[in-house]
Amino acid sequence: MRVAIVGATGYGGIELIRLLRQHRHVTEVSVFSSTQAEAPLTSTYPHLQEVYKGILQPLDTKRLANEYDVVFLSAPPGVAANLAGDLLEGSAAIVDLSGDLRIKDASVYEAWYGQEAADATITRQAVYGLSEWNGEKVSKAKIVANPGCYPTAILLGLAPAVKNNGIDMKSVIIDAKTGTTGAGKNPSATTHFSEMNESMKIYKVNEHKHTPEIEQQLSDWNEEAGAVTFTPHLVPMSRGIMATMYATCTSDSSAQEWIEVYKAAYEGHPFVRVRENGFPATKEVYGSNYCDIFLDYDARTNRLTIVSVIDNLVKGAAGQAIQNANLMNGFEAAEGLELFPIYP
Ligand SMILES: NC(=O)C1=CN([C@@H]2O[C@H](COP(=O)(O)OP(=O)(O)OC[C@H]3O[C@@H](n4cnc5c(N)ncnc54)[C@H](OP(=O)(O)O)[C@@H]3O)[C@@H](O)[C@H]2O)C=CC1
Ligand SMILES: CC(=O)N[C@@H](CCC(=O)OP(=O)(O)O)C(=O)O
Repeated sequence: MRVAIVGATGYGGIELIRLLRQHRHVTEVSVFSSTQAEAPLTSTYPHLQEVYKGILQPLDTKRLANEYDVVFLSAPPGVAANLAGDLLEGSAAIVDLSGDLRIKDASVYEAWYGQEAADATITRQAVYGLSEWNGEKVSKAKIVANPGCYPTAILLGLAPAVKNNGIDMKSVIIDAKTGTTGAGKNPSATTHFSEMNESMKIYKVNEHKHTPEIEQQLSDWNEEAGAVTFTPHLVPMSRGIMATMYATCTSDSSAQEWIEVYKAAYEGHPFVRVRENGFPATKEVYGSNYCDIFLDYDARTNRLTIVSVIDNLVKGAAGQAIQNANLMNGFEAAEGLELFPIYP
């Protein structure tokens, strides 16, 4: 499989390169840059010396569309919206890591992203790549919208309860924490060391762009779904997302019954591990494509507390993108992704 990465100098791109190195069917990984064409990738990432010798190439949609089997777009929102139309004319499968192709309603995208939406003919074709729940469509797709990092953790954590009609959809509250790599490679006033170290920040309350993505998928699964409260926080770690979801149950239940529901839902899906007991920590999935989930039921309040953790750069970005590309190319979902978490 010949692979091209647009945005290879970014965090999503460099994680794609790390993971694709383990992939037995990848014969070539070419890297593309909008600002550093002709430079070796090692000028940005010296840790790749002797490991990866690729030279950054200028963006050329004709070449991307026709010379590769898979093109990963790992660039800021707006780039896929611009490139996807031309790319779709070629033979390559396309996986976009940005939010450009996830939201089906253009006016919703424009309201939350504050920029023009991709052409509807493109978003209509794009399959939402939460492959544990959408694998069949992904395997037939020409273009996949890789889910956002928060939505990946949140939707995998909520799905069995939501699809089971086991919770009151109006009661769902999502509280999530992320590390700073979620904001990409460029430092900012909120993410630089002295701002983040020994601190914790709540941000984009009731206005985070992942809110409509979460709501869109929940509505597909359950007709009672509506608006959700989703509150993100930035915590002083590089990688990792912990999403904690609270929901009122529609009937009396027990933690054990719920765990059985979750285990059944994710049977045969190697990257979602429903814990037997004990809530997971982000470090327990660090550097891996796993999403670990555990929950508890409080009989006093009749509420579920569900916790889901991922590595935002792996299951939340590059790992999930490769999982989708695998399905699109008829490979095992886990090809190239069977990495242990780095622990401690
Ligand atoms: N970081 C994360 O945890 C996650 C990120 N994402 C999404 O993945 C995408 C990449 O994120 P991330 O790697 O963190 O971001 P970074 O900011 O680290 O990297 C983005 C890369 O995009 C390239 N780029 C910028 N402008 C353009 C352009 N006009 N055309 C082509 N390429 C461009 C840049 O490379 P160059 O200048 O060399 O072209 C840059 O290195 C984003 O859409 C992000 O929202 C999704 C899930 C999780
Ligand atoms: C810390 C931080 O800023 N995180 C980012 C993560 C979003 C992201 O990566 O965007 P997509 O997954 O939609 O492409 C944020 O909250 O906006």
